[in-house]
Amino acid sequence: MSAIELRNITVNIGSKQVLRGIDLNVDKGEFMTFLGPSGCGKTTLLRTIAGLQQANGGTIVLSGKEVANGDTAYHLDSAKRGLNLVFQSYALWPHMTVFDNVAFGLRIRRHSKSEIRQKVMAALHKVRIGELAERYPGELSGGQQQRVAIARAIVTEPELLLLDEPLSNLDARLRVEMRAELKRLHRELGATIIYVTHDQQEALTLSSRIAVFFEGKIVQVDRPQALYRRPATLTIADFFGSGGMEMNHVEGRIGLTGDGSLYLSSPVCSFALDAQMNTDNVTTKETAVTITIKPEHVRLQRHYVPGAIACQVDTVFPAGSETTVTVWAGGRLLTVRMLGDAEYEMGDNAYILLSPEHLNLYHGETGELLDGLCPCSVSSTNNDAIHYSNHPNHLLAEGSTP
Ligand SMILES: Nc1ncnc2c1ncn2[C@@H]1O[C@H](COP(=O)(O)OP(=O)(O)OP(=O)(O)O)[C@@H](O)[C@H]1O
Repeated sequence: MSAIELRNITVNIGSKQVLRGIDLNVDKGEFMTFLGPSGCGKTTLLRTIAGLQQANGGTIVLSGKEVANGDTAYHLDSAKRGLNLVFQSYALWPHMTVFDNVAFGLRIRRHSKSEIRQKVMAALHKVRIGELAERYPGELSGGQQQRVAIARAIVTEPELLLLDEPLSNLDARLRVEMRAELKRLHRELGATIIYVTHDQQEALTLSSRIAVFFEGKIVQVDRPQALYRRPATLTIADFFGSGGMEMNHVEGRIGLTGDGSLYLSSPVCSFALDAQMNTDNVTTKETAVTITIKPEHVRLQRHYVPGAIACQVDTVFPAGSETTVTVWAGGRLLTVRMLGDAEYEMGDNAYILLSPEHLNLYHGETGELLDGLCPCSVSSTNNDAIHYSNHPNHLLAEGSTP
């Protein structure tokens, strides 16, 4: 049974449709992250699951029980949904000690005094602040306050924990520390966690799966590595690349040679495509594509080897543990990232190697991943050719291309 089933959820706020038909299943015990740019509806969906926001359409089922139905205007009270929330602002009561802040939910549920003591101290130890029980929130650092907020959320042992950007008020060092803590907590608690963030690093580190949001819709749901390697659209790829410097784009065209074999040409290099395919439904029209490759998957080297592409170094950005280098290749500026120092200077002639398994091709008009093309090996016969073994016939099927 799924922990959460969302079917066609729509939410309007004022005249704006903030969520536009959300479908999602979250398995029991998953760490599911809602990731996307600011304003795309992540928090609204979290609040809708929590029961703090009413859905205008669709249904929410938690552990097999319907808790909201926008079509019949059914809405189960938030307190009866068996979940707890942690917000970005810690929302602690300043006049209560840490112990009392955490004990609050248990007192409302009328647990015995000894049970409350035992559960509160266990929760505080889980987030490693047992020694701070008698302090007031004003006497704690931001990181410690956030730990109190998490202890308060887990003390009632909810099946579902909803976390809305819980680390965004912490400094960089604390954030990394708290990420590790959250990962450990998730393992120990076994609860289902929904986590909202716009920080891709956080999402990739923590999640068992990530739901990517854009403009009120979920556009891809996948495991972190799969999402990172094969974003379903160019927009998602760019979001993961976080900015123009990060993700290399090269425009290209897929077409057919005179003998019916497929090729992909681009200003940087030409890719040969496997022609062992059924060409009956292939149009001879060319298809515009965008090739993406992440900077860490471009190798820069001094010497030519088969498959290498000549380039000239533009700028070197040393950053301690890694160095970013921009190079000109085929009239395009590409970004390369390498570990450690780079012994290059502006104007140096060099070569880049594009690791074929890390190239992704996107349809030039729709921006969708052409996932029938999985590059597999660099040709040894043609210096600039990369062969693809999978059959991309659906790419050029009649009617599917401009
Ligand atoms: N109470 C409200 N009144 C008016 N508009 C709202 C309200 N709450 C949310 N919105 C709008 O709904 C959209 C989605 O907001 P939401 O907070 O869900 O986005 P988000 O993805 O969580 O963004 P962020 O990462 O910035 O928190 C935004 O355009 C926002 O302006």
